[in-house]
Amino acid sequence: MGAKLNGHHSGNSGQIQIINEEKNFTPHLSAQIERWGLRDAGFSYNVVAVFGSQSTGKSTLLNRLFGTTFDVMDETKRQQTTKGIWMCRGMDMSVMVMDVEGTDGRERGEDQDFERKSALFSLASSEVLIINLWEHQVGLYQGANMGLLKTVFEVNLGLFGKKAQEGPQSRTLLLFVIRDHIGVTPLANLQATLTADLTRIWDSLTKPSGLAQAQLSDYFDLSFTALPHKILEAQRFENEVARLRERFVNKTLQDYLFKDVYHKRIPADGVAVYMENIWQQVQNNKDLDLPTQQELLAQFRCDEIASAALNEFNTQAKSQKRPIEAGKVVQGLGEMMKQWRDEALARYDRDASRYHNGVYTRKRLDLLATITSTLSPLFFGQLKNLHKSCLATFKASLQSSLSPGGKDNDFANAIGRAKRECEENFLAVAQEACVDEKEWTWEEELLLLREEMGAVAEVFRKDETKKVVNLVERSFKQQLSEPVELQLNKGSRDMWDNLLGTFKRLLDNAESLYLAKTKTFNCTDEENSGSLSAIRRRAWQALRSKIDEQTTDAVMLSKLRVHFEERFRYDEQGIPRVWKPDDDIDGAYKQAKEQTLALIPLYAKIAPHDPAFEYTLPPSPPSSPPEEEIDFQSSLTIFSETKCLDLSNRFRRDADAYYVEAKRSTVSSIAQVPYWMYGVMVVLGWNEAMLVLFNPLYFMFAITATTLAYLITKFGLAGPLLQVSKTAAGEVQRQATNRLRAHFSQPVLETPALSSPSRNSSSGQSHLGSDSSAMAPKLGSSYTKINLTTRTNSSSTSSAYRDADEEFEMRPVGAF
Ligand SMILES: Nc1nc2c(ncn2[C@@H]2O[C@H](COP(=O)(O)OP(=O)(O)OP(=O)(O)O)[C@@H](O)[C@H]2O)c(=O)[nH]1
Repeated sequence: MGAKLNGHHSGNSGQIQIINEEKNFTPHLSAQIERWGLRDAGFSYNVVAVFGSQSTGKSTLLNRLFGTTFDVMDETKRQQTTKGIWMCRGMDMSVMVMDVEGTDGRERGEDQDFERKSALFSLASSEVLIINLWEHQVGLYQGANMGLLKTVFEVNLGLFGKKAQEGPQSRTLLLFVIRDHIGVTPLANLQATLTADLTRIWDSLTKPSGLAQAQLSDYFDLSFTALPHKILEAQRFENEVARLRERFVNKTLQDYLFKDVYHKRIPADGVAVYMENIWQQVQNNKDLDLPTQQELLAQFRCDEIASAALNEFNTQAKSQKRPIEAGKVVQGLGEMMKQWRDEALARYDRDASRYHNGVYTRKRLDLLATITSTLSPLFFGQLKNLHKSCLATFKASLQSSLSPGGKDNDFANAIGRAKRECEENFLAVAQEACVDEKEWTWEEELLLLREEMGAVAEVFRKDETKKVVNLVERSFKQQLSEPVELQLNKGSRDMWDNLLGTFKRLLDNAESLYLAKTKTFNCTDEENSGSLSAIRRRAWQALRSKIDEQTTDAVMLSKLRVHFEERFRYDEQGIPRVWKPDDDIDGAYKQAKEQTLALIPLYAKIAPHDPAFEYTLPPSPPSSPPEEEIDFQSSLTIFSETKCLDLSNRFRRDADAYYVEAKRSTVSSIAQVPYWMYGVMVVLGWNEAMLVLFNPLYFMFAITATTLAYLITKFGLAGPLLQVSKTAAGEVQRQATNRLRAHFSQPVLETPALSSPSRNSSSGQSHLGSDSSAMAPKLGSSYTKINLTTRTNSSSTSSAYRDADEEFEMRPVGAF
């Protein structure tokens, strides 16, 4: 006997006590089957059990037939060997062999309970039931286990009754092995006796309703064989055993014993659970409903198999869960999901398909549903991430296409291409990931994506439209600037006609430019009319602000002054006037002033003389924001009446200053040398002039001085010479001052000189000085007046100063 495991014994050569003396089922059968290498055998295995009285050589027979290692009774002790039920794998055979405790064993006395239960258990799980009996037991009710057989038949009706009606699947082979057959009574006679006994027992059974006509042969096949005496006819015994063994092994034999029809259709990996369940039912004296048991087993095993398949599947699916939750688009997700799903199903199919078909199919559907529900978040997560990534790509693509130097500046083309690329990408990835086409759908996500792309395109279109409007506005402003300045500087009567004419022309150009640039934008009429209205409004505002810029107080006064000056200070030929005492300054002043003042009402309002040039800003469409509305009528007024009055007053003051200046210039032109003075000069200077003319020395001197003066003037040396002489004089004066200081600061040791150093008087010297005379009245433009004063000292004691003022008026550059 081998090791004991949880009250169960494990044999030396792989035998296991599946039910012990305490009638408990072993928990190690499953592991043992795995060790035997039969777990994955599917249906390719057989189960055989032996029944018979105690010590009738059952173990000996099994060991010889199947190469098992069941313990055999020691001849000297004659003691029961097999307790409970043992199981062993046949050597080199996929057979599970059960050695059942002998019936009518003296150890158990009259306890028939175990016999009944073990018979039930063996019948429920074995294909072939070997009934082992001595030849001399044939014909004896107890000795041939006929009592036990009656029990077997009874329980069989309960177990397989219904099934037998459906078909031959649950048949069991009863193999009678008659031991120590001497040969006096031929096997055929023994067989007939046994068959008659069995039929009698069967007939005596109280059958359940509906099975009254059931025959023994409906449930059992009977087979008989006899073995010679093991000791007396040892060789023949061995030969017959070998022949019997052959019937268990060789499938080609006519009388092959493990026919498929006897198989209980329990997959090998479920045998342990099945047997345990059967035993529990038997133990608890519950009705043993084998079909239910098989279904329960199928449920249990299918669940186990599905759970194992699901575990592996979950591990695989988990690997992609995190990246998808992190917002990534997993490339080849569909392929991976398919592979995980198919592997899990294949694994389930491989192990579970042998079980009850209904259960297997139902559980497969459950498994598939679980797999799908696990994959579903991955798929929908992938779709969401794909949606986001496609939208981002769409935006980026549009941005790069529409940027300066981008692939496509044509808006419609850019949008069309970006949309197409985006949808193609979405479809490719979504279809790849859609493993379950019945349950999953990506169409809704695509619709959402399309909607969002539309919204993005709309934003881009609006931006682009705004850009075009701004571009048109800029171009309009540039073109408008110069004509406005020109017309407003002119101040002519048809100033507004010309200005509005130009404005309308430029506005028409701007509108055409806008329409041309937005041709491919697919803007609605409403949008276009909104944009055009904005362009008109902005154009008007641009005109108005340009006019404002050109009519500020300072600019306006300047314009008025220029206008006035042109009429007052210049004559009809444009030559500056030099006022003479007899000129009609007052008349000219009045006329120029009135003409200039008449300009103010002209500038005060945008009002063309020709009504054809009138312009009215069309009303904005209702969609335009109300805050952008402008009051067109009031925008036509440039100056209010108060403003006009103010400008008039300010201009009048300036004009008055001009008038005063004109008057003053008349006075200064009067202040000149009287003509009689020239006569006096000629009379008084006659002698000196003659002296110079008739003295060769003086004459030469005069010619030399004149030539020098000419050269100095010609080459512009007057300035430098004056500067040199000034510096030299300054140096001489400084030296002299220093000497004098040095002289007077020392103690006087010598007699002071009688004569003081002669001093150069300023007589005979001439110096030039410049002075700035009073400036002309500041009138916005400055005038410089330079007075060149020459002072001459004559040799006479009386000095006369003659001032001659020459005025040079310079007109500043760009004053007008
Ligand atoms: N006469 C005879 N004796 C046999 C034969 N086969 C076995 N024996 C002997 O019968 C005795 C019992 O053999 P086992 O094989 O232990 O019998 P068993 O039915 O398994 O006994 P339990 O397990 O105790 O019920 C042994 O001493 C065997 O040598 C046979 O064919 N003829």
